[in-house]
Amino acid sequence: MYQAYDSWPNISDVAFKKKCEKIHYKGIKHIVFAGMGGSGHISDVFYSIFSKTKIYVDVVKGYHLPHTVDNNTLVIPISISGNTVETLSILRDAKKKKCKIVAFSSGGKIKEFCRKNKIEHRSVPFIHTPRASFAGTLYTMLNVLEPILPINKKEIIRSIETLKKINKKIATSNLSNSNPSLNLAYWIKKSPLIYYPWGLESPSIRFKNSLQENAKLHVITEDIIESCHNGIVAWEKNSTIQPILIQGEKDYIKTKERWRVIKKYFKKNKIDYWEINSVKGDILSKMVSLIYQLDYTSIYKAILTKTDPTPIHSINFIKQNIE
Ligand SMILES: O=P(O)(O)OC[C@H]1O[C@@H](O)[C@H](O)[C@@H](O)[C@@H]1O
Repeated sequence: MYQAYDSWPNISDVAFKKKCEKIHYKGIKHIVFAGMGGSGHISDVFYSIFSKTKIYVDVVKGYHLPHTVDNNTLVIPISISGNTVETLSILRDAKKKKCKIVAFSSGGKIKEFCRKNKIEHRSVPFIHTPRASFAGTLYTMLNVLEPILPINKKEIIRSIETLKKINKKIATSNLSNSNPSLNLAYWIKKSPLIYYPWGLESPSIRFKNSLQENAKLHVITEDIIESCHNGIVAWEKNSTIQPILIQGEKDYIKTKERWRVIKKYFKKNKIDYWEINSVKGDILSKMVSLIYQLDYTSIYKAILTKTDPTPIHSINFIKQNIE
C-alpha cells in the first residue's frame, strides 16, 4: 500500500496535466457531490473549496439527493470502484430528477449506467484501493472541473508542489525521527480524539477513517468550538482516549483563543496531547498536505501494531449482507 502513497505527488501531477474533456456548465447555483468513504473525502475537499463562494454545495454520503435539487443542479457522483450502491442510487436519482450530471469512476456499474443513459462520465485511476486512489481521483476531478472551480490553475499546481515537498519528510524514504507522520504513529497508544477547526473538517474526517480502515482503531472527531459546549466534560473522568489537535494556520481569532484555552485545560489536568499545524498557504494545499501526512500516520500505525492496512473484512461482511 505504501508504494501507492509514496507516488502521490507524481500521480497528482500526471492526473492534473492529462488531456481531458473539461466541464463548462455556466450559471450553476447548486452542486451536489456524492460518494462514500474515500470518495466522500473528495466531496468534503470540494465542499471546502466552494465554501467561500455563493454557490450552494451539498455533500451526500448516502442514498438520496436533497429535495432542493432540480434541472439546474449539477450532481457529481464519485465512486472509485464504480460499484458503491449508495452512489449508484444517487446517480439514478439525479437522472430521474433531470439534474445535470458528471460522474467519476474507474469503471464498474457507474460507468456502465452512464454509457447506457448517455450521461457525462470521466474515468479516474484505480490505484491499489479506493482510499489509496485519493490523489489520482482528486486531481483528475480538479482537471475536469477546472472551468467551474473558484480556485485557479496556479493554486492547484502549488498544492502538488506542496505534496512533493512534504513527501521527502513523511514518505517511507525517511524513516528517521524527523518524520512527523511516523512520530505521531509512535505517540498514538490508545483511541485518538481528533479536534478540528471550521474549514479543516475534511482532513480530520479523512484521518479518522484512515486510522479506522488501515490501523483498525476506534477514533472520534469533534469540532473544537462545539466540543467546548459538551465533549470537553468527558475529560473529567479518567479516559482511555488521546487528544490530537489539528490547527489551521488561518483559524478564526476566536478559534485560536479556544486552542489556547483547551491546551491550558489539558496541561492543568495532566492530559498529554499532540498538536498538528496546517501548512501556510491556500486552502487546497492545506487540505491535501494534512491528508497526505495523516494518511501516512495511519499506515505507520498499522505497521507498528503488526496490522495489515489493506484488508477490510468488516466492510466486506456488511456489503455481503445488504441487498
Ligand atoms: O470510491 P468507492 O469505490 O465508491 O468506495 C467508497 C468506499 O467504499 C468502502 O466500502 C471502501 O472500503 C472504502 O475504502 C471506500 O472509500
